[in-house]
This record gives sequence, structure tokens and C-alpha cells, in this order.
Amino acid sequence: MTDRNELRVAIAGLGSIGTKIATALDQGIEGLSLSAVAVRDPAKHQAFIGGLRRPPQILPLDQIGEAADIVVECAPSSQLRAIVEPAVKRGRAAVVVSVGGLLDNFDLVDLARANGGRILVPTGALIGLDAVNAAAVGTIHSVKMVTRKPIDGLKGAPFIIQNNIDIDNLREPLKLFEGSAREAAKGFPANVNVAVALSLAGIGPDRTQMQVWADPTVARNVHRIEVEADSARFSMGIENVPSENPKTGMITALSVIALLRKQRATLCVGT
Ligand SMILES: NC(=O)C1=CN([C@@H]2O[C@H](COP(=O)(O)OP(=O)(O)OC[C@H]3O[C@@H](n4cnc5c(N)ncnc54)[C@H](O)[C@@H]3O)[C@@H](O)[C@H]2O)C=CC1
Ligand SMILES: O=C([O-])CC(=O)C(=O)O
Repeated sequence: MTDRNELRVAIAGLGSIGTKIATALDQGIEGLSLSAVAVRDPAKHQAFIGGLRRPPQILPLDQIGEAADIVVECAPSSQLRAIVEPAVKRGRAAVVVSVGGLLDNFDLVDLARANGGRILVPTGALIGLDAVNAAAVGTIHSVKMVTRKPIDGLKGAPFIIQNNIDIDNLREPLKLFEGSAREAAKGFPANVNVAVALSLAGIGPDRTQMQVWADPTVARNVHRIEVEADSARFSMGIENVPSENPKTGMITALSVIALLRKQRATLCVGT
């Protein structure tokens, strides 16, 4: 039975990130319950869903907002609009992990505002968005980010295909891209969600500068960030262990779980 005071959470997409969030909710997060999931192929997920202590309903993407107070988007960015639009139209909160996809769908923020909905972007595979948020209350002069990924974490990126770049036989690091976070998100939609989250926390996708490197010498997704602001200068770095999806760091699902825990926690630490 669902406690009437519990916030109902629905998850769209049960891949690397979504299954971990579903498991955490099923095991118990204070004040929250898993009410529904949307999947592309229900048969594929039957065993996982059936194995949960309180199996959620399986609903079509556009209906999960009906069954939830918070919808967590964990699908490819091509599905972002189909998941977030119906949820925020109903005044629900949408947690967005495919944050790169938000840039081409930014009207969803206005839609959420008009209907009492919210869009929550977790720190995800990154670090330090609390400090960037705080610095942005003052004046940030520049934000620079350098991302290095193993070859497997970059395969199939549109920028690499369109420019016919052979990364399979690299022996040393190769700088693939230098430009704004907005352009990086177009070229590497499954690789630089982190840069878009950073840009939205700080000075926006056009002023946030980014480099992407294919690096056969690293086994982790490595991000280094330099921020220059009137209140502080700071450097941050994170080396993410890839999950079963080599493009996605393991910490991403944990970041969403941490965000969900804060929704009803009595003690909240960090902004
Ligand atoms: N914000 C961040 O820091 C990060 C964001 N990401 C992004 O998070 C998203 C999810 O990543 P992963 O879980 O690793 O991907 P994944 O590929 O492991 O899982 C995606 C799931 O969505 C499902 N799916 C596809 N179309 C669907 C549809 N129409 N309806 C329902 N489900 C559908 C797929 O079947 C798959 O199970 C990706 O867009 C990825 O780029 C990944 C890492 C970090
Ligand atoms: O931001 C992304 O798309 C994924 C990423 O870089 C990571 O997992 O380190």
C-alpha cells in the first residue's frame, strides 16, 4: 500500500541509470515510493520489474506524469520532450538527466513555470555545481571544462562520424573538439550532458568553454573544470568509473538518488 503522504516517483527508461534509481526507491528512500515506469520493451524488463518488492505500474511515456509527483527522465535525449512535456503540463516535477537535450527544448522551462511544474537537473556525473550556483549569484568571468574519455565512451558520437575521425587506432590523446558547451552538446549528445549542466548552473551554454579529448590512456571519464569569479577561483576534477554503459559514469545514478533523498529528508546538506 502506498502512504498517501509519500511522493510518488516514476522513471522513464530502465537502462544503466534508471534501473539503479528504481532499485534504490524500491529498497526505500524516506518519503518516496516508486509508482510507475515507462520502458520501450516491457518484455525485456519483466524480470527486473517483477523482482522488485513493490512492482510499479508500466505506463506509456506520456502517462507517467499522471501516476507520479516526480518523473525521472533516464532515456535517450531524443525522448526528453515526450517525457517532460506531459509531466510539467500537469504541474509535476521532472528530473532530467539527458540535460543536453534541454537546450533544444528550453520552452519546457516556460511550460513548467506556466503550469506550476519544475525541472530539476542533478549534478549527475559532475562535481561542484553547488559552488558554481553560488558563484553565479555574484559574477562569474569564465568557466572552462576539459573532458577526456576512453575510446569506448565516445564511439558513435555525431561529431566523430560527421568529421570522419578514426578514434579506434589512437595511441595518444587527440583533441576532438573545442568550443561552446552548446556546440559540444550537438556533437556529443550522449557524452557531454555534464557540460550543459555546468553551463546552466553558471554562465550559460554559449559562454561555457569546452574541450573534448579521445584518450586511449585513460580508463575513466575525466572532467576538469576551472571557474574564475569575483567571489572565488576554483578548480574541480572528477574521474568517473564507467557503468555498464561506457558513456555513463556510475556516479550519475547515485547523484539522482541523492537528489531524490533530499526531497523529503529532514537534514539536507549542500545546495
Ligand atoms: N546528466 C549526466 O550527468 C549524465 C546524463 N547521461 C544521460 O542519461 C541518459 C540515460 O543514460 P543511460 O541510463 O546510461 O542510458 P541507457 O542507454 O543505459 O538507458 C536508456 C534506456 O532508455 C530506454 N528507452 C529508449 N527509448 C525509450 C522510450 N521511448 N521509452 C522508454 N524507454 C526508452 C532504453 O531502452 C534504455 O533502457 C542518456 O541520455 C545519457 O546521455 C549519462 C551520463 C551522465
Ligand atoms: O555527461 C555525460 O554524458 C557522461 C559523462 O561525461 C560521464 O559519465 O562522466
